[in-house]
Amino acid sequence: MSARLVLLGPPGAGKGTQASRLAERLAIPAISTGDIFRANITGGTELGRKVQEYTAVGALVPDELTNAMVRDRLAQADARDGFLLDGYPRNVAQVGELDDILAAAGRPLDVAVELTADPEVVVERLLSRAQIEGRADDTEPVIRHRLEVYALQTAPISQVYEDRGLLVRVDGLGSVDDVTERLMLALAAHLA
Ligand SMILES: Nc1ncnc2c1ncn2[C@@H]1O[C@H](COP(=O)(O)OP(=O)(O)O)[C@@H](O)[C@H]1O
Ligand SMILES: [Mg+2]
Repeated sequence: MSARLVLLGPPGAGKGTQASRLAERLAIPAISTGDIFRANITGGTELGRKVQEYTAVGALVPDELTNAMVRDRLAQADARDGFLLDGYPRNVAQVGELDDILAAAGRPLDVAVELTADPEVVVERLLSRAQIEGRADDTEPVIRHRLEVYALQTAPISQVYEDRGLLVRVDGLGSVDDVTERLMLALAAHLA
C-alpha cells in the first residue's frame, strides 16, 4: 500500500513516534521537518544557522525556507510513490504549497491523519520528554508558545482537509502499540 500522507496533531501528540512506525509498515519514507531542521542545526549548515533562532523560541520557520526544503526532499527518488510528512504542512499557506508540489508531480495527497490529544496530556508528555531527550525547545515557556502557534496556525488546517474529504482523526491516547494499530486500521479503511 503506497500512500501519500500527512500526519497532523499538536506537539506531543506522538507524531514522531508513530510516523516512523507507520512509514516502516507502509514502506514509505517518514519526512519530519522538525528532524531535518534539528539535523541541520546540529550539523552547523547554512540552513541550520538560519532556522535556529525560530526553532529555539517555538516560532515557525519562515515559509520560504521550509517550503524549499520540503520541495527538495519530495523530489528525491524514495518519495516518488509515497511518503509520510510529519510537521508539514503547519499553516494554511503550506497546505497550498504542498498542493502545488503534488499537482506538479501529478500525485495528489491520499489522506491527512490527525492524531488527537488532550492539551494537558501533551504538556506533560513534552515536559517528561525534555528530561529524557533534552531537546532545546522542550522548556515550559517554549512548549507553551508552540501550543499557541499550533492552535492559531496549524489547527485550522484540519478543516481544510476535512472539507476535501481527506481527514481521518485518530485518538492519540493509550500505549504506543495501541495507537499504531488504531492508525493502521483507520488508514486501511480510508485507503481501501
Ligand atoms: N512546517 C514547518 N514550518 C515552519 N516551521 C517548522 C515546520 N516544521 C518544523 N518547524 C520548526 O521546527 C520546530 C520543531 O518542529 P517539530 O519537531 O515538528 O515539533 P513538534 O514537537 O511540535 O512536533 C518547530 O517549533 C518550528 O520552529
Ligand atoms: Mg515532532
